Amino acid sequence: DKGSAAAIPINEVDIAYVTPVTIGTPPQTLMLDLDTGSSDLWVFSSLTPSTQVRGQEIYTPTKSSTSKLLSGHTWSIRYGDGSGSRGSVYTDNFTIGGLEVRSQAVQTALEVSSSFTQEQSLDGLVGLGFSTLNTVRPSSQLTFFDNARPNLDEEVFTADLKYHATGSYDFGFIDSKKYTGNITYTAVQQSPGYWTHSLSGYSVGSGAFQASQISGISDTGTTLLYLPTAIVTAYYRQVQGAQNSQYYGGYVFPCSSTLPTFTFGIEGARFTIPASYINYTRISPTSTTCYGGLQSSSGLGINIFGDVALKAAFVVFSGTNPPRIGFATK
Ligand SMILES: Cc1c(C=O)c(-c2nnc3c4c(C[n+]5cc6c(C)n(C)c(C)c6c(Cl)n5)n(C)c(C)c4cnn23)c(C)n1C
Repeated sequence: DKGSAAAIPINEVDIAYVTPVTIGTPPQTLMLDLDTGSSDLWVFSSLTPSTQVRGQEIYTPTKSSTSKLLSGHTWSIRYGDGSGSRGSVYTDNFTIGGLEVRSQAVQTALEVSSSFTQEQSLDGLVGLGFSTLNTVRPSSQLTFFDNARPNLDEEVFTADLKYHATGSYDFGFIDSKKYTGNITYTAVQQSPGYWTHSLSGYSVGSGAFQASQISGISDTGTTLLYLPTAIVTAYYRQVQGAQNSQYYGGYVFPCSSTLPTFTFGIEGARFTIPASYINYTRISPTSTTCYGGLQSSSGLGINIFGDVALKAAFVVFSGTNPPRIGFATK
């Protein structure tokens, strides 16, 4: 079995990517954010207070002949940006890109935080982290990938996220048309449940490659790239007028500044993030000050290889035993 679906940027700066999924019988289509940094599949639903719904598509379990309440089960999740949601649980048929999982746990929101209400183009998340992170209690539930895995031609899913364009997620196969050269794999540390691995080092612009093991998580649900302060200061030292702004909560610079590229290593392979990916966005529509796509991870307790890094590569999340992650140029 296999599936393939679009990864569509929700705004003009790729703040998040959504993928059409169908739930239930007859199928209800929602646009969900596939997130390798978490393991809950939750949706805006008919149970979400109408005051908290603003333009999102909702899943209505009572309209589906295949929905079943998972009675007595609840969930509650908090994300790295402080947003969160909680609710109850149904099982139902769930499809991504033609790949169907029967009785997938679908977590229906009874409450969502304001940042979710404000984002009308995002109807929920599909966690693709390891199922150990799932927050459903009293019994935790399996992710879509873990449920699909036994029927997949190959125990993998791939992410081909693109800069200011629609990319794709594939399940159960590796599409050789989507990358060039070889895929370089590296070991994944699956506890506590993230796709945790190391970079083999980095370089700024045309500078020398600095070999050093940098551990972090490949997280399709995080917008930016968060790395140790030493690396981030070395990068912005090359940017005229850059400063670490307390006010804006990160590195900003004049939008007219010339930015260097940023290269990261996976084992012996090298992946270069174009400067345009790091010139992330104006701090306000009319401002001439821009916010960087590379920010410091100090205070986070973890380095996060978010979309700014992942969209510079074709990424293979391999559920083999032991799990591993692969990167290829494209
Ligand atoms: C430790 C950490 C993060 C860990 O992951 C993180 C972060 N970075 N993007 C996202 C997230 C996203 C992607 N995302 C980011 C957005 C931002 C910054 N803004 C203004 C909007 C409207 C966003 C939307 Cl709709 N979507 N989503 C959907 C969720 C649930 C996220 C949770 N955290 N998150 C931040 C900012 N930090 C500090």
